[in-house]
Amino acid sequence: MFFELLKTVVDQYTKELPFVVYRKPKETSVKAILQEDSDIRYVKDFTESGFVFAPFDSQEPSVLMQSDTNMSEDYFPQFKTTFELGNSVQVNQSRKALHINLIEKGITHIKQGEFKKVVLSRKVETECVTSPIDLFQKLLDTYRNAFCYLWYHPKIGTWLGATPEILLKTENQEFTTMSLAGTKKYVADKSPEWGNKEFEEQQLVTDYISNVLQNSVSNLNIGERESIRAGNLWHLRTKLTGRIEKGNLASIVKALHPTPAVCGLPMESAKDFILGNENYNREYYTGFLGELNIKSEKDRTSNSRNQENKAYRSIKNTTTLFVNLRCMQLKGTNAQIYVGGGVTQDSEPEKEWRETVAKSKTMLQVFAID
Ligand SMILES: C=C(O[C@H]1C=CC=C(C(=O)O)[C@@H]1O)C(=O)O
Repeated sequence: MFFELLKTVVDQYTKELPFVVYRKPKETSVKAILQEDSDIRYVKDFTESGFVFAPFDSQEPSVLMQSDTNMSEDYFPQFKTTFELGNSVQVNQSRKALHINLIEKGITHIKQGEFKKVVLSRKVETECVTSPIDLFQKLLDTYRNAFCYLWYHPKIGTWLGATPEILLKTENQEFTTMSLAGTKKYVADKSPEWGNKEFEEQQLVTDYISNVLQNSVSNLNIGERESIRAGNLWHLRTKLTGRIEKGNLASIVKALHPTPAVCGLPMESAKDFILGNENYNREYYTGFLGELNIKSEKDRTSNSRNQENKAYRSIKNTTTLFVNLRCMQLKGTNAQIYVGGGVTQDSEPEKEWRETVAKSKTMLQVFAID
């Protein structure tokens, strides 16, 4: 039962042992991976199987949790009354000024030709007395279309999130990725009205992804651009699909992380600007996380003329990685929520600030529900 799964996770947390509990978008199955010791294991070459937790800075290693104990239970989300948070959250004026300054500096560097786009972010700190497990359950109830998770390692920390962005999904050789960028607030019964700034910042991501993949994948297909809802926000999204060569996963992940949806363009100069100017360490925010090389059996029926109809089994290998957005880190009773947004030459600093406020509500919302 789901309750048993949560109880096992609580016991693991009390014993200060590593675990991750998560649910994929639109699924009911909640999975938990529990590690028996508190060692930190790292991904070496992406041929391993387990759950990856990778930082923004790809020079730093990706943590791998492997399944000493695997659990999976169905959970049917409950409808919760959510409250419109409005502008009830107090604005810290000095933090606002710091972020606006950072955005202005980013725009200046763009105008000087150093880069075309940079994603700039900040931390929102707030008190939180709700237990991580309760917060996780609220994420499951509130964000059914998101990848919801609670991840813990005693030597690293406690992270929670509900992300709308797939970094890479593979089933054997078939893959899907997406370009997700551009943000508008969700208003009931209204379609989002996109401007050139959003179209441009999202197109940069689509072009970048198709460029970096072009020579290493086959059958690359770029889908139609669409508007998708993520909680109280709208985004622009384009799906890209194709085929990758066997054994090529590590190089595809390396090519995709970080995309200009979380870093910028050109990647290196935008990343240098972020590391040198954001004034805090993103750690795992805008990194990626999820299942790596999970093997399962797949039943197939052969309809070949010369054979009888017979079922046979084949092994399916899947990887499902998400970008770590709309997330927070818990440190005792302190919650640190991470939010950012894409800055281009057309950005208006005040609007960019408001966008980060709107994004912070994805996490703040779960503190506000019963
Ligand atoms: C960097 C974040 O969002 C990215 C994903 C979607 C839309 C974005 C934007 O409109 O700027 C960002 O690229 C974040 O949520 O912290």
